[in-house]
Formats: sequence, structure tokens, C-alpha cells
Amino acid sequence: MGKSSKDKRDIYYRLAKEQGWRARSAFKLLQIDEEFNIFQGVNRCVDLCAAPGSWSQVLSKNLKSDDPATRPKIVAVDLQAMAPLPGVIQLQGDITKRSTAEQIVSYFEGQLADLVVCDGAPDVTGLHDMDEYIQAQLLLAALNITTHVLRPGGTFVAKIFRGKDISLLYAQMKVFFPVVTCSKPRSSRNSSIEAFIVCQDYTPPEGYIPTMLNPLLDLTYDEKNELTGVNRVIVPFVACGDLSGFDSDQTYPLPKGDGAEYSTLEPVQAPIRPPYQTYIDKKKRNELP
Ligand SMILES: C[S@@+](CC[C@H](N)C(=O)[O-])C[C@H]1O[C@@H](n2cnc3c(N)ncnc32)[C@H](O)[C@@H]1O
Repeated sequence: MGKSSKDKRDIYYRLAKEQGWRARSAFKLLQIDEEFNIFQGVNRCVDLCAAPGSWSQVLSKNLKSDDPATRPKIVAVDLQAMAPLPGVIQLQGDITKRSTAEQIVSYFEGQLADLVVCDGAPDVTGLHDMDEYIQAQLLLAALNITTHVLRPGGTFVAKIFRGKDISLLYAQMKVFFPVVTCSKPRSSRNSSIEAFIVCQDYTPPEGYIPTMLNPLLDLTYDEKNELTGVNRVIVPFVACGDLSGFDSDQTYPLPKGDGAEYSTLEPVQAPIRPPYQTYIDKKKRNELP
């Protein structure tokens, strides 16, 4: 018997079949709620990376609106289409794209969500560093959208991979949420580095203006749309490295591929490292433009 067929027969897989959940992941959200009570008082919710839709099912069944005349509003987003669910508005799109984020924001028509959940996972490549990196990018895209739609005091729950850079992600979440907890539901396989961060009491930094511009994720920003205020961080730029052999009053393009110009400072007496040595040799032989 192959490993995958054995895995599929675990208790949560069978329970999901019996109880009509679209995926065994439903139990992860249910168990997170058991521990953190995240559904209480939620009238509006966003389910990011929602397909095939078991988390949306859980939300649709468990959220109870304050006003019995209205259903809680749930917006579900995924790259893939998913079968319709009662009371769930679906949006097919990529959460790392600005246009998708804008559509989600527009669904809320100025009202803010009480809860944002994200069970996003890339197609795993098996290259752990790559998988962790893409997972972190999804998480940051989810956080970016969250800063637009979550009400102060609201909750954000997202899947993470507990890799070696996880403390950096925790630090990024702590900028926006005073209470950040890492949770591993029983239904999440022990063999997986998957876990969930439960970020509570959304409190953006004073003066923080949510922006769709995230240079990490969407390179379509331009000069007119520059980040401003506390969103704009300027770090010192320091040229370094061995510059011996360069004229102090001229600039030379870097070898092809670097896409930048290289300004010279005072020549320094230091051992010449190989890449520069080649460059300097070429310069001496007048082979450079
Ligand atoms: C583990 S599944 C989610 C399962 C879902 N929570 C459920 O309970 O049915 C991960 C989902 O993330 C989605 N996804 C991955 N990258 C995405 C992206 N950039 N934008 C939107 N969805 C994405 C995939 O299409 C996939 O459906």
C-alpha cells in the first residue's frame, strides 16, 4: 500500500467524508476556533485561498450574524474556481495581485471585516527553501489585503510553514497585532511543518496607511504612487567592495546583467578579488567601452 493512500485514510479524511466537508482541512479551522473562539461576533469574513471550500463551509455554518435578518457576509478568494456555497461570495483571482486585493476591498463597500483567514499554500516543489519563501510571500499578500479590510480589534488566521525564518514572520505580524500565537491543530499532520498563526486585536501602527503597493509582491508601482509617511522607509545606501583600478572621476557600467551604474570612490589598496581582477585586466587592455 502506497504512503499517500494510507495517509488519505486517516481519521479526519474519513470524518470529512462522513460529515460532508469538502476537505479534511475543515477540522483545522474548527479546532482553531475551539481553542481561540475566533468565530464569536463575526458578521463579515474573508476566506483567502479558499478552494475547494471546506473553510468557507465551516464559516457559512458557524457564523451567526448579530442581526438575525441578515446573513454574515463571507468573501472567498482562490486562483481556482470552486462550487458555489450558500451565503459565500466567490472571487477567482491571485491574492498577490493588486487587482484581486482591490476587488476584495470593493466587496466590503466601506465596511470592515471582523475576521480574515488564509489557508494558502503554493504547489509544493519539494525544495524546502523555495516552498517556505513562496508560503511567506502568500502570507505577506494576505496580510497586505488584511490591512485594508480588517477592523481594529479583528482577527487574522493564516497558514505558515515553520521554517528557519519563522521569527521574521512573527516579527512582521507583531507590527500589526499585539497578540500572535502559533497553533498546530490536531488535524494538521505531525509530519508537516504546517502550522497556523492566530493574530488577534488588529492594531495598525499609528499613522499607518494601508496601501496596495507592496514592492515585494507587485512590481507595477511607479514614481507617482510612491509610499509616503510611515509607510516609506529609507535605508542608507553604502557602496563597498574593492574599487582599486577604477578612475576616481569616471563611472563604468557594471558587467552585463547587474543593471546598475558603478561610481568610483578613491582607489583603495586592498587585495583584488577575482571578478574585479578580470574587469581591471580588460580595462588595462582597453577592451571596455
Ligand atoms: C490548502 S488549499 C486551501 C484549502 C481550503 N482552505 C479548504 O478548506 O478547502 C490552498 C489553496 O491556496 C490557493 N492558492 C495558492 N496560491 C494562491 C494565490 N496566489 N492566490 C489565490 N489562491 C492561491 C490554491 O489554489 C489552493 O486552492
